[in-house]
Amino acid sequence: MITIDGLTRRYGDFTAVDDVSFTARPGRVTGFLGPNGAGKSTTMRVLVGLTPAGAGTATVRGRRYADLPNPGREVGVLLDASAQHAGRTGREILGVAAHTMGLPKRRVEEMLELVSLSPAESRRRVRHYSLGMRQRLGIATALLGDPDVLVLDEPANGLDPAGIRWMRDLLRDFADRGGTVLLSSHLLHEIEVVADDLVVIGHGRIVARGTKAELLAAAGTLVRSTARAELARALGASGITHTDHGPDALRADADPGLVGEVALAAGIALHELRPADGAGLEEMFLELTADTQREGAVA
Ligand SMILES: Nc1ncnc2c1ncn2[C@@H]1O[C@H](COP(=O)(O)OP(=O)(O)OP(=O)(O)O)[C@@H](O)[C@H]1O
Repeated sequence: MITIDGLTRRYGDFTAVDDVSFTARPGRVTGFLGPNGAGKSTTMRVLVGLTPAGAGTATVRGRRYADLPNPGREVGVLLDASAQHAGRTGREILGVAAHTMGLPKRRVEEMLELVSLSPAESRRRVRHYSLGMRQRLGIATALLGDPDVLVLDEPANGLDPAGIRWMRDLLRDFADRGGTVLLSSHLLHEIEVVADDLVVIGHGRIVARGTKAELLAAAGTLVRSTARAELARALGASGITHTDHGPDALRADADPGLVGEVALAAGIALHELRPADGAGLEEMFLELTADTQREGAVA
């Protein structure tokens, strides 16, 4: 269990993380979503003791990371895959980490196999690794100590589609075996597929949090019709709020059955009618962060 409670972190006058509270629970993948500069990395850095909190706390099973006797055995961390020592080979990096954690050498081989780094690749210096290979090495390092909590900042960065699928399966399996996963990303579709719980942050503040099912249920109904203007009027007359979704569709704040009935009563043909969750977390994410993202923001 990860608990972030009233966490605030300022840099001078600028508040990067502002009174943030959430939990990441065992057996669940918690997706930490937000636009660039929202405060995800800062929150994670405080959690793993790389930067101090200004106020509030960030703990793993009730203890601060700095107070864990052998943190690598309890919390696997991947924050910046490019921060690994470029002059060492992947195998050396894992070997040093295994030694520090008091783990047997065979654990290194097991991890290399798990993340599909070949023997030849593992003997290459990290400066010659692709970004995807660095991510795989970072995951191997995070899993080395067999922790039951994972803290991963944008782990899908640089992975190809097969690598993204591999990562998703690995995290799912880790959580299904009772592990806690906190995963940050701005790759919304990736998070939508893998996360059970979501925490959305914008400008350092939490703007939404809950289970994925709860947050998607709030997304309403996607309805497509060539008579969009008439449909909008009919929905409005029935007291159903709605927003435009592309040239011939609307997202209505009501369930599909009710939207269908309103359309039928108004004699409007529908070309599509379905829960808006297929329209994706993206719409929700953009709505929730509309006043906190850079594009179109008024300075
Ligand atoms: N050491 C620092 N000094 C000053 N400002 C900082 C420092 N670290 C982070 N910030 C600022 O805090 C804000 C939050 O940054 P953070 O890296 O946590 O965002 P993020 O959500 O992880 O973004 P991204 O998705 O782009 O990685 C940004 O405006 C950033 O410039």
